[in-house]
Amino acid sequence: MSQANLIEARGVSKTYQSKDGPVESLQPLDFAIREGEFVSVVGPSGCGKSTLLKMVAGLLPISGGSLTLAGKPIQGPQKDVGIVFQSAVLLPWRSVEDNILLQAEMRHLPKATSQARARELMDMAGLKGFEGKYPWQLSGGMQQRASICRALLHDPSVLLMDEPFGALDAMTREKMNLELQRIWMTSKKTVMLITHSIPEAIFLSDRVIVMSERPGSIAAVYDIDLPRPRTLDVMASAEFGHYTKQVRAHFFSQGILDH
Ligand SMILES: Nc1ncnc2c1ncn2[C@@H]1O[C@H](COP(=O)(O)OP(=O)(O)OP(=O)(O)O)[C@@H](O)[C@H]1O
Repeated sequence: MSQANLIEARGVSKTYQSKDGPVESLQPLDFAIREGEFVSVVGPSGCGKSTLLKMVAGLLPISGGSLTLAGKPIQGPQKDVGIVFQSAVLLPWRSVEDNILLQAEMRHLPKATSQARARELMDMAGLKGFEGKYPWQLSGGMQQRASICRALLHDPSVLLMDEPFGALDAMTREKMNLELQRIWMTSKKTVMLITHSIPEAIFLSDRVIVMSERPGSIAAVYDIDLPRPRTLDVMASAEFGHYTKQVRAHFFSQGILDH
């Protein structure tokens, strides 16, 4: 892991203007994500996690402070970013490969090199042999893997993921956590993952940012010092249990979880 900060937020705040007046979504936040780091954000529903991710992607303007990517202010949609949402959002009439290539079409990238890159990514994500299948012929986990390939097609430095496995069953989700760790370790991207799952955040991350209720602020940041590659067995370890307890304690104290 290199030491340079790739994403830097200094006093970043967000207030939405709604017809009922301003809605304060995020209080001024400070954080930085280093190049190659895997950082998760957990917090109660409505605390502003998706808002934060959209601001990093440049899909939403910030209301105050400064937010930079590789030292440049984030203004408008960012080229060097790939996004994965909760739903895979694949077009049913296009094959898996053509869905992944959509990214290249939107960005007017050369076809031959994009196709070669799509094949490489599909190999990496375990989709070899499914290039010509349609999304409805794939399991939910495979569809999400295809959407991860699409997000990585243009080789962005940053992968932003908003609750990407939230719609999957528990076993598929654990499998996808292993897959994502493998993809991250191979691709060496900087990842910001929004999740509702505390174990998922701890399992995958170098650091976990814990947010408090709306208007969101950063309640704590934990360094997860578990060796990699991590196997699912690590979740049964005392260290993992300790991290889980520490993160959960924030939600007990906010009255979001009951003891
Ligand atoms: N376009 C909007 N206009 C007004 N308020 C909004 C808008 N979008 C989001 N909000 C408010 O901002 C707050 C943060 O929303 P956001 O979706 O970022 O939260 P979240 O932490 O991602 O929630 P969840 O975990 O439930 O997905 C919420 O209270 C929401 O009602």
